[in-house]
Amino acid sequence: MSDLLAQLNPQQVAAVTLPPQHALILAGAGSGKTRVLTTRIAWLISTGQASPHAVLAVTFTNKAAKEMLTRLSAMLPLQFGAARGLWVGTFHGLCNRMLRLHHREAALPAAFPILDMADQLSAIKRLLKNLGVDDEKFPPRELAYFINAHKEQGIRAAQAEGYDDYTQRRIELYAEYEAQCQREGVADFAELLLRCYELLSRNEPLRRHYQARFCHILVDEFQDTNALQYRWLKLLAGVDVPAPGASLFAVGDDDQSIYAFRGAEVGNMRAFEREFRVENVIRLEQNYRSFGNILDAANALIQHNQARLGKNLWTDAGAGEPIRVFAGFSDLDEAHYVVDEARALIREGTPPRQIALLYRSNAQSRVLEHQLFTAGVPYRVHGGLRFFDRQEVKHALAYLRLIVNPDDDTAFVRVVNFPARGIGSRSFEALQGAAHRANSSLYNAAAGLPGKAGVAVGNFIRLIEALRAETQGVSLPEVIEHLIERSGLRAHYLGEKEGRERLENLDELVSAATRFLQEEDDTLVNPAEGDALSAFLAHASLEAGEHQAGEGQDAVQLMTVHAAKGLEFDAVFITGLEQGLFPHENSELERDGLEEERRLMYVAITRARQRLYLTHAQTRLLHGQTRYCLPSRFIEELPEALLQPVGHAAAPATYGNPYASGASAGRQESAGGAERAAPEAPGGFRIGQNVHHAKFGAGVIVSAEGHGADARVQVNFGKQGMKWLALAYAKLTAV
Ligand SMILES: Nc1ncnc2c1ncn2[C@@H]1O[C@H](COP(=O)(O)OP(=O)(O)OP(=O)(O)O)[C@@H](O)[C@H]1O
Ligand SMILES: [Mg+2]
Repeated sequence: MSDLLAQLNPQQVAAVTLPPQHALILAGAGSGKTRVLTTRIAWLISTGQASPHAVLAVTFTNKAAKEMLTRLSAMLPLQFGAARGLWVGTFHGLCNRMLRLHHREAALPAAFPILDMADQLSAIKRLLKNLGVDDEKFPPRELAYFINAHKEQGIRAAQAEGYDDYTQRRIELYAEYEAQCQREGVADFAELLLRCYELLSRNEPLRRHYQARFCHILVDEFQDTNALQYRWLKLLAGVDVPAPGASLFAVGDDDQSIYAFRGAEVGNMRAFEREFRVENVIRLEQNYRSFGNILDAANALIQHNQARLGKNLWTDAGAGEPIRVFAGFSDLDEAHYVVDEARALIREGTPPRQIALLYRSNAQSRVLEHQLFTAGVPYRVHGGLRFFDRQEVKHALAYLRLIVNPDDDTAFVRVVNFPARGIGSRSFEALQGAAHRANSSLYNAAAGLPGKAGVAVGNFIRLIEALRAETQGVSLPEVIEHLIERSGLRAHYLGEKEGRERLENLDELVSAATRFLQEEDDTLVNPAEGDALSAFLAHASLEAGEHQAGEGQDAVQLMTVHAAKGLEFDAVFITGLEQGLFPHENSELERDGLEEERRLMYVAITRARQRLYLTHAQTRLLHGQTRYCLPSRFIEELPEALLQPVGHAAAPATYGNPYASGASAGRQESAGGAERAAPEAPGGFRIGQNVHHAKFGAGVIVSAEGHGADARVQVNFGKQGMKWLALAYAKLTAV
């Protein structure tokens, strides 16, 4: 046990060994919050103060939960069964687990499927169609947002209020959607939390059971909990209904609150202190992650925010290297530089997985990916299209879902005619009509369907029945393998031109199931909690794209800044640091928005251990348009002494005034209109400059990359089209 504490500083030890009371650890990035939380669990268990059974720990991602379990297994002596019995997971994961255990009390079928975002959208589209509602007037995406936002506030349709006709109508649709989900026995993400919350608040014996069981509730990244999550914690910790023993240990950093756009409330930290009468607020100020320059930059940046609880970080690691700033002519040029540097780092011995390329929006990854691919550098994109979101994988999962729950209309619609089995839209409409009239699921309505439609749909039903019968008592990976054959998916993709990769993904699904069973076995879930099949389906819906096929390979990591929260890397590149991109243009109008972007930048900077690169480009092709960009104001907010410009000197690295005044840039302008930014192209040319070429005639420079002998410019020659020209060869003259 003393081993556990030996490596911690006095404040950390104090936090780990606090008596069981509500406590808040308020501390900056890299100060060891997550480490303290994990160590506290190990300490509670190994000193006999708590059994693993009595611990509930909430992490922000599934990946973090797994890491925590792995660490705990290493910290705890074997007699504690390698952390068995512990409940560690995300809010969604834990609620899902509770709902499955008590599905009857929660009015859900035993194997209720979880609708992910895409499923939810298609369920809403189906609803609107059935009700004959114009989806131009009520766009499904907006409706989904409306519904989820209400659920996240804990508001059911019956309690929702609307003061105008349009909102009233949306509330009615919300109610219809609730009814449809209930009929089909499915739950969307937000429903998991709300349903679990309602279950606990309604069912007193159950609530008392869990309140008595979980004496220790520990929450990481507390600053990002939303209103309903906070209420859920309050229920479990028995704050409204006093329950002896339950103590909540929350760790967080107000400066890293980055989910306000999804309803997270930093205010929960203050509410927590007040409502739980927290007497122990511990601050950790020593940072163990980053070198001084990186930390100074983070501290300087965040000081521009007004709304802070206030704290500072220091390190005794020394200043380290300066922060490198690179200005690219174009996004391509930026990507070139980033990939070249990453390769150099790898050559010098940095493991690829210790290099992270971060960006503000997913769309920015494409050009980086392209460069990495061309250079033959292994890379992994996190949070892109999740493995479980790929078309072929979703098809296979839909068959699985129908085996488990035939009333799952979303799954039914997805595969009733995939692979094609002659069920045309007319047959399908007849079926939908019948289901609507009988108020039943599509599957049930299929039996009574007459004519040709009846035959075709009947065959499909028989296929599902057969699959169900044939997979009784068969292991999960074998079930999947069998259905891939039997459903015709394999044959279908074999015949498709680009089907090979899809088949590989289907095979990977079988492996994923095998791995899933192993992991379940290794960690925590006890088999009584439901059959493997529905547990796997839940896993597929909840898994937030944190792992991908080929996970074992050492690769450079690409992700959004949001996805990087809580992680650390030896070298970090923050790319696309341009006004309008980061800070994002939507945020510029309000102070709160800008402050949230700044916290996001703070998160990004503090991911780096040894080396930090800030990169931006003067032009960027995004969503099909060339943008002329100014460097992000966040670069200017950093002390110049910490920065070192790198790369081509030709780029005017003026981290000066234009953006300090809050000017919004990154606008889409015509080439000729980009007067203020006037980014420079190599060879004395400017972007936006009129030029003449002997063969193509008059043109305008729209983009540039490379330098010296490699410098190239892209010129719009009007009718002659766009051309990339090497300046060393093309005889361009300025006009
Ligand atoms: N006392 C210590 N001695 C040595 N290393 C430490 C100590 N405390 C924490 N660390 C290391 O510092 C790094 C950051 O710790 P950790 O991830 O727990 O910080 P955090 O506060 O959770 O950061 P974030 O806010 O980014 O989530 C980790 O590599 C951790 O192992
Ligand atoms: Mg952490």
